Amino acid sequence: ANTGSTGIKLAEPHLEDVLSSAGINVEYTRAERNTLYYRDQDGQEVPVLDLVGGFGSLILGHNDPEIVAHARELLAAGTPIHAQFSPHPHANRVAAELNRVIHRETGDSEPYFAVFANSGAEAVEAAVKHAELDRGLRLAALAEELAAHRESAREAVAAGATVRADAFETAGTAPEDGIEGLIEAVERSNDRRLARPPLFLAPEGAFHGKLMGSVQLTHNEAFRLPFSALAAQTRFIPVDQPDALAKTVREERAVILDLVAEDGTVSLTERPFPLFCAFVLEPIQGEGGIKVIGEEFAREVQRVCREIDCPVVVDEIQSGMGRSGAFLASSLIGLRADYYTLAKSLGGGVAKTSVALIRQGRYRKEFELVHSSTFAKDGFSSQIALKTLQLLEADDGRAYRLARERGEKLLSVLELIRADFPEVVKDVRGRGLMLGIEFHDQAETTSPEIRAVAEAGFLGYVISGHLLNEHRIRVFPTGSSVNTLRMEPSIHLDDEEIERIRQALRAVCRLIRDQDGGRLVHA
Ligand SMILES: Cc1ncc(COP(=O)(O)O)c(C/N=C/c2cc(O)cc(-c3ccccn3)n2)c1O
Repeated sequence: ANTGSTGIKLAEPHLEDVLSSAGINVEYTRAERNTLYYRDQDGQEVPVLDLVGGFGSLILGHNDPEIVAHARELLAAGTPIHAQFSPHPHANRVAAELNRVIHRETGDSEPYFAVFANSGAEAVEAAVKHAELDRGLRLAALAEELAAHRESAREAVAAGATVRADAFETAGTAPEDGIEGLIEAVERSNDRRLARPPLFLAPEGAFHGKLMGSVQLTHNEAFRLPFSALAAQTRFIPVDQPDALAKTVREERAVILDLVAEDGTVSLTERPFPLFCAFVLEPIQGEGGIKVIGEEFAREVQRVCREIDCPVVVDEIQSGMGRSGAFLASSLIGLRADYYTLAKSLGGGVAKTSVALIRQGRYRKEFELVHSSTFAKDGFSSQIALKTLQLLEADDGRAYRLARERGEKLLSVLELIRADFPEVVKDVRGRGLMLGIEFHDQAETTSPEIRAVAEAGFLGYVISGHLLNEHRIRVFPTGSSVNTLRMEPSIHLDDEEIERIRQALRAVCRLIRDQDGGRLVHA
């Protein structure tokens, strides 16, 4: 147990209490494929069907035998795990394999450079840090160009050019201040404009991690608002309103003043400057409640971001690595990325690694000299990632076909359950093995027990607790859509497991339909 000498629990004890209250605080002792095991009071192993799947980290299941065998070989061979500042052949091979797969799926051929990290949020941090470095360098180049224009205007006036009257007005100065006063006013105004902190763009429902920068890209207010003072802010775009993005961009439009001398006249024009650092989105939202981003929204994001020269970061940390039925879920909706982020299953369920992939046309080599992490691209995780990619790519992508076929089978079972219990199940959603079943809110139910947990936003966790304790199936609601149970099993999901899920969910739906709060809440 996690208690110190004082017997007090010291590792996030409150969370444990919350999990206990929902009856889901079970200590597991062994794991393989889609099964977690715990020991009952007689010490007997009890198998649990795990649909949480490490929140998407286990596309190959728990402790895949080939991954575990490879890990043993690496450790037995004394492979260098921490050999920083030396050529990292394995990380290069992972990057090369990721490029090969991405090029095959997207049809593009532009290289993506890899910046490795250790967790999903860290890969997002690396991606947005790089995007900000890139934005800063573009701003510096623009400022240099405008300074040259102001110098040309000064020379033009010295050579007799005239300044348009409205130039003084726009710059907030008077003609009697002359060209020098005008230049000074323009420089002051531009300094103010360039000092504006960057903005991010993301869809409503976004989840991109919980670190200082990434948490501001996460829509959930409980996770984000307490820390808003720490990082650049995001404008969250409704996904179901096609013109919402263009409207937000118009509202936040940022311009800079350009003093231009042309044909004996000096005039002041406005130039757009890159205020938006990046648009970050998941092709299938996980935390937001398993929401598949549509092709129309994806096209609008690409169109607007191209217009304002804002890079698109496609976060495939949960939806990637084959889970959607393709390596990249974004490739199924024609969403092209300037940056990709990958994590979770990249570590094969055994190692921790993540990566930000940056399109060559956006890549700034300076970033390599100012960003690093002790454990990033370590020799162990890189070789496990390579093995994971090889297993996913084997037999011409059999893993992706399995994800699609097994996912479609499970989704069809969920849809039949929704059809049989329309007053209990509100929606089923997802793609491949990233699925969600959303329950109607039961705040109006006649059962006092069910009404109480529903009003507390706890219905999802109570259903999870019931499924675990009555049916030995482990599943959790998504953080921001608390009535949506997320299912993310491995590609090894078999028909027997799907039948178990069907039986268990039907049993739960009957209890809810029959308002049997006693059995649902207290079992
Ligand atoms: C798209 C996307 N981008 C960045 C991240 C951040 O990755 P890390 O967690 O590795 O930092 C995630 C990681 N997802 C974490 C997650 C996803 C999820 O669906 C549930 C929970 C979670 C975790 C603990 C308790 C309850 N829920 N956590 C993600 O899904």
